[in-house]
Amino acid sequence: MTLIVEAKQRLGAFSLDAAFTSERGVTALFGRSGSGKTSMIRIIAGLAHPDEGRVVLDGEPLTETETGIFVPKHRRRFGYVFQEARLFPHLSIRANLSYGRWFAAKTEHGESFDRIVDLLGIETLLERSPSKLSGGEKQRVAIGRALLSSPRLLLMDEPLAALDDARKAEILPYLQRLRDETDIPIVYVSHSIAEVARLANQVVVMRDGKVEATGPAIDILSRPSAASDRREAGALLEGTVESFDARHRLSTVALKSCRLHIPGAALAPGKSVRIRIPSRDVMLATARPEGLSALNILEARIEAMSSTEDGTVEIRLDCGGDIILSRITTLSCERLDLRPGRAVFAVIKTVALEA
Ligand SMILES: Nc1ncnc2c1ncn2[C@@H]1O[C@H](COP(=O)(O)OP(=O)(O)OP(=O)(O)O)[C@@H](O)[C@H]1O
Repeated sequence: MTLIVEAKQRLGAFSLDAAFTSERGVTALFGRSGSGKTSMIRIIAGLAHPDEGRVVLDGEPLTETETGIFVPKHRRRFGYVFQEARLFPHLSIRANLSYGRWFAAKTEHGESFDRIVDLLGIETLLERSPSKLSGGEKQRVAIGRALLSSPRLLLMDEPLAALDDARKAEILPYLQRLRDETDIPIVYVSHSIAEVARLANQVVVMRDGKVEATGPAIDILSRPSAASDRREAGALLEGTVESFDARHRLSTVALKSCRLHIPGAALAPGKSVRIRIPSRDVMLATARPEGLSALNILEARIEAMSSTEDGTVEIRLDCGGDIILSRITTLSCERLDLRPGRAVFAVIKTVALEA
């Protein structure tokens, strides 16, 4: 699958001038409110005409201003999931799901009803009416309905934004299964770095209507500039589960050259995982600290430092090939005499497992 999007559009005082190419899996359009994500999705969906540009899926132009090609929305065969589930209130969940299938081209061999119901864990909901479902359950049904229309591409615009944290956490594993167990490419709009870190293969960072950066999620999200809110900045790393200590409920994950101990759920050895380490949760020491409760203390070398206007310093640390970020105050930085090239110990307070 290759999706090419190039779009210029003037919307009142706002001007969109953005382009990206996506190859597979989940491509996240990420950026703060008003950066132009929804405007891009509307152009991809065929809900809006760009002033100039094109949308090409697997070589087929769907929008091409130069030649005047514009395939209408209902003929693009895309699935849509929005913030609100928009289910038909008078139909059962089963009927809501079948409605999606009814729209699929009859000749198309789509995913089977049972497989999608199983994938999204909605079998017990089938005979209920939408009013009896939680927000998270409704959203799972909306995703199921979109999948049953045999889409060539799934467009998801902030599908979790209306849910509380518990409901978000409930849905994220299903979205991961969707990414890993179906071949349907997904364009996913979000302003949440945690969501993007968990789901995206590729990230397109938007700012003021333009693409600020694009590339693999691991590279893009580990840049201090990726987070619009500095409190969210951190490193995203990929590793493999080495072992699980059942007595202490601790998994050991091997990165390029270091190991991290992560508390929580049992993880199968050999499994690939993503890990996020927020930079505000990484402290630095010039000598190996002792008598500390932190489980993860890594030897590191300072690679780069940049001061921020709020009196803190973002420090990029090389831990034997694994890059971790730390944010400390300018005062601590001066007291410890930190500078690029210096060897330090990184004390990691929290490690969030993203997959
Ligand atoms: N039809 C329109 N006319 C004028 N301005 C518009 C129109 N549509 C969008 N805009 C403006 O374009 C900008 C980008 O909007 P857009 O919805 O694409 O951003 P977004 O990144 O999706 O934001 P959010 O995360 O808040 O949904 C905003 O400043 C918005 O006010």
